[in-house]
Amino acid sequence: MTVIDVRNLRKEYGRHVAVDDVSFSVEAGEIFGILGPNGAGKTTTVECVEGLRRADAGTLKVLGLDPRADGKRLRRRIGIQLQESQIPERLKVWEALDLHSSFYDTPADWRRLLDDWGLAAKRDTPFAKLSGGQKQRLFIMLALVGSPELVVLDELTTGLDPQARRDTWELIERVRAGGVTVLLVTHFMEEAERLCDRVMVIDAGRVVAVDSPSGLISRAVPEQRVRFRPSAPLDERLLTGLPEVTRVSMTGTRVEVSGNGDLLHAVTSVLARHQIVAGDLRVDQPSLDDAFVALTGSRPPGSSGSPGASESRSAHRRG
Ligand SMILES: Nc1ncnc2c1ncn2[C@@H]1O[C@H](COP(=O)(O)OP(=O)(O)OP(=O)(O)O)[C@@H](O)[C@H]1O
Repeated sequence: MTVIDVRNLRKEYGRHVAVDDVSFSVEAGEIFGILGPNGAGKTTTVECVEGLRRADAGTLKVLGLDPRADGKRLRRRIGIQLQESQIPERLKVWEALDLHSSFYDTPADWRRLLDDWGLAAKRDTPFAKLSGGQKQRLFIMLALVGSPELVVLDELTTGLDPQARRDTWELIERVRAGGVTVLLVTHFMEEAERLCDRVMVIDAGRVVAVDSPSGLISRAVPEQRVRFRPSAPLDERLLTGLPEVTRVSMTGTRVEVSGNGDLLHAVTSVLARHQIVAGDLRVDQPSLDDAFVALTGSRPPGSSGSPGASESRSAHRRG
């Protein structure tokens, strides 16, 4: 079932075109990510989906409703993550949940949510006294308190330390496991790669690509590299003859093979056939960061800025 269907969405602020001809659809049960550089139009897009902003052109169907005409009805069926500034500092956790559940016809039992999300001990704590991770937990609970079919999370983990961010990913996976579709705006490539079934990359208001994280990577940065030290002299032609291989370079005892497809398997199979062991074997696989750079020409806003194929994702093996 299609939960979100957006066709040719356009939104202008004065003479500035923030979103230009954006089309995408999200299926029930998906975690769908929107990635893009600062100012790309991500928030504008999700606010049009939520019916909080009025699209200038295009057609939108969310849970079968038109957000422009049926915004109110729609917002009873979707969970929208609040921003920190929208919760009064002195409001206690239980008060925030109780207040928000009163907005819905068939709210979830917020006492159960408190138990389920491990915040029961903080029930009487004012919002301002919660840690960053506890606040994120509360934001998710507030988005879930109306028993929504779709949850929209816009940069939920921005400002969190890496551990709290990882903890929040588990919570988002739990939301989906509960049968809720998730629309996620994020700056973090690792987050998109770990959580999203599909990702839409937008740049300057336009869709650059929509695919699974691995599909984006292989489409945008198809080349991989395999490096090793062969246990015996190696005839370069054994490798250059493989269809997966695009380039081979040999420096001293070190061999570097570039290519695509199932490169590692192709290289190790040919070595095994010639009784050569690949010592110090290293595989550099491109990451979603690399794909983002290739697709948009800019570094992801949440990235650490390391250039080239991601070392952190390299597989290290000794043979
Ligand atoms: N209310 C507004 N009035 C005028 N311009 C706006 C308004 N809201 C957003 N914009 C502009 O529209 C463009 C898209 O903004 P939007 O917030 O949708 O981008 P974004 O991808 O969510 O950015 P970020 O990653 O920085 O949050 C930006 O150039 C922004 O400055």
